[in-house]
Amino acid sequence: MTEYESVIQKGPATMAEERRERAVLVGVDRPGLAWPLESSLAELARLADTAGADAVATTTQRLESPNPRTFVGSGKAEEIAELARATEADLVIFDDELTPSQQANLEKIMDKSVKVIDRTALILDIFALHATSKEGRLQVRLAQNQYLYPRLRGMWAHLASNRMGGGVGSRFGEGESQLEVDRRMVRKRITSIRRELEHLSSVRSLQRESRYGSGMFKVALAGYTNAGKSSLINRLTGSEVLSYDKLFATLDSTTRKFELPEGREVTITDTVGFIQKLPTTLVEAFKSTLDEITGADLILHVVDASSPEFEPQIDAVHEVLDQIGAQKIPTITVFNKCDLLDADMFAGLNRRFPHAQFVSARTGAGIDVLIGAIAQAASATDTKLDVLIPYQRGDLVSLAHERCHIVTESHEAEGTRIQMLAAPAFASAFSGYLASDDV
Ligand SMILES: Nc1nc2c(ncn2[C@@H]2O[C@H](COP(=O)(O)OP(=O)(O)OP(=O)(O)O)[C@@H](O)[C@H]2O)c(=O)[nH]1
Ligand SMILES: [Mg+2]
Repeated sequence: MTEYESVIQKGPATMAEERRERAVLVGVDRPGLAWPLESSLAELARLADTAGADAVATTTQRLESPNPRTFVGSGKAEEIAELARATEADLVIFDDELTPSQQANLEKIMDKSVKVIDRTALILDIFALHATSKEGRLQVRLAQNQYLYPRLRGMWAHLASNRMGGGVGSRFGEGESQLEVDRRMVRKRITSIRRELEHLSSVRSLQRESRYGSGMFKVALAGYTNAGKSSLINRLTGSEVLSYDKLFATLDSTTRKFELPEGREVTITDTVGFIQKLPTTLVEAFKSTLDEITGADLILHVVDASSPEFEPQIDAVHEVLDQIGAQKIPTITVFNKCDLLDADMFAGLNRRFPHAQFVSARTGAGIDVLIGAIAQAASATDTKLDVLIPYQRGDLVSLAHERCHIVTESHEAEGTRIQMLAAPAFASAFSGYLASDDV
């Protein structure tokens, strides 16, 4: 196995299991940045921490546009190499995505023991660490291989110069042909992972249909990583989805049934969080997980109200929702962690976002009102029905109880008389038993 082969096989995930690494963070301040540089770097430090590296130094540069060779200016690159040496860093992490050649050029400038990675590689690393399901792991491997593919050449040049002290000899030629072989191999691997994922996703959508029946109202949680999506689904449904104070704690989606107070059941799905500068390879690779959001009838956009960056976070989430084609799905903005706000902040938010919900998954505050809002959304397209269901059609009575909102119910000689509100998908099931058209 070649050196980078082993990186693919083991996944960079081994990072956190071994000793913690030391990282120098690099940020570039450019005109018109949507996100304050300092908080973006603070987030990068949290990402590094989650992946198993401590930020030992941070350095920034103001640039009109990135340098095509080394991203930062060449003098700055030398300075970073010096900083990494002085702080005994193992890696340098750039807050923006580097092109393969920028990454390779930077690695040449750094000492040999220092790795250069970017935000995307770091996020891929965390995903690799946290993926548990077969589908999740395949999705991560797909994104890793797509990320790796254009970088193979840089890695070969790097390996060749390492082994031969920079000299170009016959073995470099071998490396070149080896590069072709490996490119083909990675391409083949990408194709086979894709095929496997397509299979899994079709199996999953079939299961979804048969488990819950089509037409059931589907709620999906979406939001910035660490906003409290998993905590909220736990609070709503009494389940125990893993939630903890790390970024991207959840990668696999979890669907739970949830009974509204009126008796109607809906499904609610927790899924992977978003982040600013979310790598497009990840969005593509996680398509089937994200389908849980695009297939929903209602999105609860969970926002960490206590984050100083909640506004750019909201924008970042909207961007991803647009990217995956979910922008038209009815959405309720849910400000979570309201227990951490003081009275003034709370009042200010309420004024600015009059249509939002304000909750605390931790204390339970506001949850009942939120449930009311979900119920209202679920019944928005309901039609009123008055039916008389013969006693031998117990299945229809169950359907009415589980999927519709019962207004009145009585037992008559010929059957069960129910007045109810039913979603269009279910109304047709009762068409043969209408007692009257008007309730
Ligand atoms: N104070 C407070 N903390 C909360 C609240 N809800 C969640 N948290 C904390 O916020 C952190 C993240 O919560 P999660 O539920 O894991 O967040 P998530 O959105 O599922 O995060 P990812 O799965 O990583 O995207 C955890 O430490 C929770 O305990 C809340 O209402 N109040
Ligand atoms: Mg979660």
